[in-house]
Amino acid sequence: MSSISTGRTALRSARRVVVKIGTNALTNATGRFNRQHFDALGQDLLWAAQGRELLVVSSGAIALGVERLGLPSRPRDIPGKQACAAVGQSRLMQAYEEAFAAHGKAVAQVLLTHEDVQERRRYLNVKHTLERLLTAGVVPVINENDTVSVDELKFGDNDTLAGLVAGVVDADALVLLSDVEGLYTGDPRRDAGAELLATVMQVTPEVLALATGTSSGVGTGGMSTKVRAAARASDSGIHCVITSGAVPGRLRAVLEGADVGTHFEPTGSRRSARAAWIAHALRARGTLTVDAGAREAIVTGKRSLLPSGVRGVEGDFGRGDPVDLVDAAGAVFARGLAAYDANELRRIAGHRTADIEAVLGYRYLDEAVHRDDLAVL
Ligand SMILES: Nc1ncnc2c1ncn2[C@@H]1O[C@H](COP(=O)(O)OP(=O)(O)O)[C@@H](O)[C@H]1O
Ligand SMILES: N[C@@H](CCC(=O)OP(=O)(O)O)C(=O)O
Repeated sequence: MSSISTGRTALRSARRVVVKIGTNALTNATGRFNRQHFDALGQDLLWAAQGRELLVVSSGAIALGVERLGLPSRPRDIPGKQACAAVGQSRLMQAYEEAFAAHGKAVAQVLLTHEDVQERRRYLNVKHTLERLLTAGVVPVINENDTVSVDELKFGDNDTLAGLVAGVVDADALVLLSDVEGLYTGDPRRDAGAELLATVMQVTPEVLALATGTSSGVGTGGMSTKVRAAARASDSGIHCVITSGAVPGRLRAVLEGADVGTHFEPTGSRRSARAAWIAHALRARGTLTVDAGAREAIVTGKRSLLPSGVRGVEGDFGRGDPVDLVDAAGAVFARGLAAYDANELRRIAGHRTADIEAVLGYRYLDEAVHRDDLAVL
């Protein structure tokens, strides 16, 4: 963490930009759609779309549905939220359609669930559709497909979805617009003395601890999901800024390299599409604890994980399923696709490759996780 901004100028040359707009940036204190805010935001988005490829990840379907149905507050039950989202999503798209059509730009509705990106073929379909829309000069407006999303299929919040989209399209920048100026040392709604951080060099556990959930009543996830999304983006070499969508001109200022909001410096390098999919789209179904030598070989030597480096196996996963690799201290440092299922790995853990066949009676690969199937985090 530092208060000196070093890399903001790179934002000036960002050509492919994902902008996430939270419910809080679209609604007023009572959760009603704020037309004035939206119009101002629309101007910023139009400016951003000039000479850049713009993707918008927009929340607000539930809030607009609540308003349209005249409900006193946001339902707490899932079918209630889903019904509101179904009503509100078309109103949300109408607002974007009008804002962009006035300037001759087309928008496209893209609704996703987490399940849509778990399988590589479907992930590539999403990627190719988004690429084609961008080539055609269309602005994709993306939201979670709330009406079909139940827990296990869900992203759960649009910060996570926006982080994923930034990785899918290999964006140059991810801008998360909320109702706060950025990441503070504490929740500014609760702590009047909380201070804004201009720059985060690395998302450490201390930085994560500053961000808590939402206290707004309309948002989902709060600052904590934004900081996690920023961490993922910066890990993939993507600049990320969290700032206010309620203040006109902030998005523009970000893309002009001005010192607004909280800038997360990229910590990793740009990933291949396959590594990005493994790192960010997949949810691990198990954990492999590896020894220090294997960790070093994977992180520094870009090598595969051999069975001899596996010290422990947790979970019930099949062959080809995603697994997290953790070090002896339990820190996750890589994710990959297992070449053997959990039971097989338990049996060959600690054994030399040459012994796999003797232990199992057969052998698929020499590796527990092949390096082509590995993404270091
Ligand atoms: N450290 C922090 N810095 C800034 N905001 C924080 C922090 N911790 C929690 N928050 C809360 O996160 C909220 C933004 O998240 P959320 O309500 O989910 O908004 P959105 O609809 O924009 O996603 C802020 O209104 C603020 O109350
Ligand atoms: N998909 C939901 C929003 C979910 C969400 O993450 O909301 P927010 O925290 O306001 O960005 C909707 O359109 O209402």
